[in-house]
Amino acid sequence: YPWGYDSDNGPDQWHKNYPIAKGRHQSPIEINNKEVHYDRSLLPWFASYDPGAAKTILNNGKTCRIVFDDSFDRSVLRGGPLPGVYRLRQLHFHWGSSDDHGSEHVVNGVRYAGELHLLHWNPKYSNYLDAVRRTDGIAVLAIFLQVGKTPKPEMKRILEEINAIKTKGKEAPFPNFDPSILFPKSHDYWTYHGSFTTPPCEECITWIILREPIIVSSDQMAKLRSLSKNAENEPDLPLVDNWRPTQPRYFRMANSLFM
Ligand SMILES: NS(=O)(=O)c1ccc(Cc2ccc([N+](=O)[O-])cc2)cc1
Ligand SMILES: [Zn+2]
Repeated sequence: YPWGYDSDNGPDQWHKNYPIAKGRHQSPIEINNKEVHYDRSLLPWFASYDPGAAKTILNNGKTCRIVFDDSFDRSVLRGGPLPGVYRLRQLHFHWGSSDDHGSEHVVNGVRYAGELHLLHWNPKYSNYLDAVRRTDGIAVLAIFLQVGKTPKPEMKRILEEINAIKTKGKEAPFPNFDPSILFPKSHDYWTYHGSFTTPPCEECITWIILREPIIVSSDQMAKLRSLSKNAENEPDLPLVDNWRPTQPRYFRMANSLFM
């Protein structure tokens, strides 16, 4: 029975099929300013994305995902805590059923309305599936979505495409898109070693979490919530609350210095 976010297949049950879900480096976690330690060896991070790498946008019943051509070092993330370049493979979102929750990471008790994840893999491994089995295999850049009055116009294009991928399995072309236009002004970040926040929950992720959220409008969040997790010919089930609660933290956070 496939995993999901409902009471019978949700985060508390995942460990039954994915025992690592009870591991010691699980994500997301709570980030508390008083518990981070400044790591002066951390460097600024840089994204060099080729807009031509963007391919399609799809609803997989769990999130809205945009996939990119990762057959060579075409769109890469580097610097920060990373030992080399990592290839952009996909981006996706997590969101709530209302504006007061939906993010996965929580900052000083604050839950944001949503969280954007840009997933990159380490090309020193032969492919993505090999990378997910390595502790330095994957890097996810996480950006909080905060509801406000002056939304980021760059989000518009993604949300306009939502109508074309309303139900599970629907996909649409999504060409010429450079996701770095979604980035906030500040590149300040926290970083720690963790896991996928969904099954298979592999502990292969270097998380880079931006301190500054991007602003979206309440209508834009409502647009995300208009996605359905069912297929076209099934009863309508809203795709909302696709976030994992924070997990036990057995280790310290590292923070970056101001850029
Ligand atoms: N939310 S998140 O931690 O950024 C995340 C990113 C990607 C995926 C999808 C995924 C797809 C496949 C595998 N895998 O084969 O091990 C692992 C993860 C799941 C979850
Ligand atoms: Zn995610």
